[in-house]
Amino acid sequence: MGTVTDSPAVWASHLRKRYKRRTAVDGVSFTVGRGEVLGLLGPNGAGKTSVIKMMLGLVRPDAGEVMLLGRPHTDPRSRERVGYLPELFRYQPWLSADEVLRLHVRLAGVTIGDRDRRETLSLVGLADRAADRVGGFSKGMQQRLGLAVALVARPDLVVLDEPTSALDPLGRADVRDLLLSLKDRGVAVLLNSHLIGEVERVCDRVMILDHGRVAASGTLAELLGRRSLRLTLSEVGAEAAAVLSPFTAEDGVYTVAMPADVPTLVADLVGRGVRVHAVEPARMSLEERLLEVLREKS
Ligand SMILES: Nc1ncnc2c1ncn2[C@@H]1O[C@H](COP(=O)(O)OP(=O)(O)OP(=O)(O)O)[C@@H](O)[C@H]1O
Repeated sequence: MGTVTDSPAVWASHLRKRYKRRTAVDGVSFTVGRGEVLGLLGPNGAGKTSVIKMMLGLVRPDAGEVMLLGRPHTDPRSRERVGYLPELFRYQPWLSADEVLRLHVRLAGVTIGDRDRRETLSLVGLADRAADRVGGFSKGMQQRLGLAVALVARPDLVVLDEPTSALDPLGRADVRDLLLSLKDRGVAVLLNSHLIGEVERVCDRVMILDHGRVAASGTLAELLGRRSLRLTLSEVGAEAAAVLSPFTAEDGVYTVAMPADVPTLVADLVGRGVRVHAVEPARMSLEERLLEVLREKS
């Protein structure tokens, strides 16, 4: 039997939830390892937020089990080391940013000093707004404060439901860096985001939900397949085509499995009279894969 610290950050098994006659989540199982970033993708209404809420004990599952950081999620201690940024939230508009953090630190029952609170606000780009009332914050600033609330108690697991929906491009890039630094510190992250590029850049693994079920899941390499090489060529004779085999070609762009040695392949082609206009690595994007998975299922 493993100890609490070597168990995964999240272990969820066969979660199920119905709202009246509508099945929102239908047998979803997954794990998030320590220090791993799991991305949750799927169309509107797929059940992503429902999974998160059940996981955190905010909605009671009809069936299924969850362990958070080695403890059943029904045990209040399981949530002590969990930071959560909800999808829709509003803080007390009369409080300052620092007071909101203070309140959440008190609710979490942990001791976090003034310096740590200041550092957390500066981490999310709100250092100079600590004393300002939240009621006067823009949507993006509220979202940054939400992130600070999720991070202030130094959690081992962070659950972020659409953390960047209101952020400008610079803010999104900041959050990406923040997620990567959490990962470096061994913090596990569950990220629900419609921003596929963001998920592709920071996540170790991705779970795609559709109609309440897991439509696909795996590492990016597993989901996106092997990398390939795209060559824009002309004057490709039969001999050169044999060197490229097997390939797919469209309008002079040849796609082959990534060779062990790209310069040798290019030299070989040139030696056979081929004109090489461009050579670039290629892989299906996560967006293409997501659409493919959702179309297969519908
Ligand atoms: N409190 C509720 N009462 C009734 N139905 C609900 C409730 N919460 C969620 N649902 C339904 O459950 C399904 C899944 O909703 P959920 O919010 O989990 O989806 P989502 O994948 O997070 O969607 P989005 O990307 O739009 O945020 C939807 O059909 C939704 O209408």
